[in-house]
Amino acid sequence: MTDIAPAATETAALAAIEPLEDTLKQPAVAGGPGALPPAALDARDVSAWFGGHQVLDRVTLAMPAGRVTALIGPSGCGKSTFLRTLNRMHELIPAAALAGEVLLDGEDIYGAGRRLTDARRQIGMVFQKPNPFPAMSIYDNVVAGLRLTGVRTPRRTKDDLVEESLTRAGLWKEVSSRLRQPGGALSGGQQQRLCIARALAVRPRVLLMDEPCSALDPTSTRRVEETIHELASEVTVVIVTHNMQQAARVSQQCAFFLAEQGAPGGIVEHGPTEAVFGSPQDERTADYVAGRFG
Ligand SMILES: Nc1ncnc2c1ncn2[C@@H]1O[C@H](COP(=O)(O)OP(=O)(O)OP(=O)(O)O)[C@@H](O)[C@H]1O
Repeated sequence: MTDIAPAATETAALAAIEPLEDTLKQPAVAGGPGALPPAALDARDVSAWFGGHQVLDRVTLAMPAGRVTALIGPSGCGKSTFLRTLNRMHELIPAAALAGEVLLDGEDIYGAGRRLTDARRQIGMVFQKPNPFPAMSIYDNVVAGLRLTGVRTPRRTKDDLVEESLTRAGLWKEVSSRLRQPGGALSGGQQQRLCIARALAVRPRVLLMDEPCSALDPTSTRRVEETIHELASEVTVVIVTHNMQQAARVSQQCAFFLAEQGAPGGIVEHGPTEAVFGSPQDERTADYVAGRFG
């Protein structure tokens, strides 16, 4: 992932967890009381620029509801940029521009009258480096959105939300007896699952993950991968990873990105993960998944 200004990342993280009040009023379905079912994301002809530098050229990709889609490809081919276009984070970067559409269950998140916060609420994001609020308690990290908006919420609702979110993130059993301890006191892998819980607390319909395990040891990586498995039927997941084995383990569908000779990035091949890894149609995909470049 190419770093963007920390302030922008933080603003986005906070924006993603802000509008909780409406979310809590939504009707109950799978994924906890108040959650809506996972949504399909459809990117259509998405192009992206940083100033005069075009980094994506007309990328089209359907990311089915309730499935895990992995984005793979060599460094600099635009995977993270593409991910950021999916919840309107790209536009936080100065001089960034975009063309194309991103449909969330058929509605363009960039459409006239669509609010940035709507997209962020429904499409959460987990970053490469775990970024809990380190001095804040585990409990308060999960309900950070409520605190930020100043919404007065009954204690019981908050307690339920914390338990539900930590359970879905696979962390509840490990932290249920120490919810008042600071988030920063957890291990790296636990911190990443805390960030997943924080993202889940606003009950998103899609969860974007940008190399969520790259800062973690193998055991923590396994645990986060299990969490992704457990979440998959409740929330649509789109994950950027450099780890081919991880892409094969966690995803049902896969897209291979490439930017050739200074050209903007695009998708060379996509489809069921088994097919992309087992019988790639394009030679460049075959070379990449076999580790011959990148
Ligand atoms: N904030 C930014 N400002 C200017 N250019 C950027 C910015 N972020 C990314 N880029 C450029 O956009 C291109 C795509 O970068 P991006 O981070 O999306 O690729 P990536 O495939 O995710 O790479 P990696 O696998 O290394 O994370 C690169 O040329 C990069 O230098």
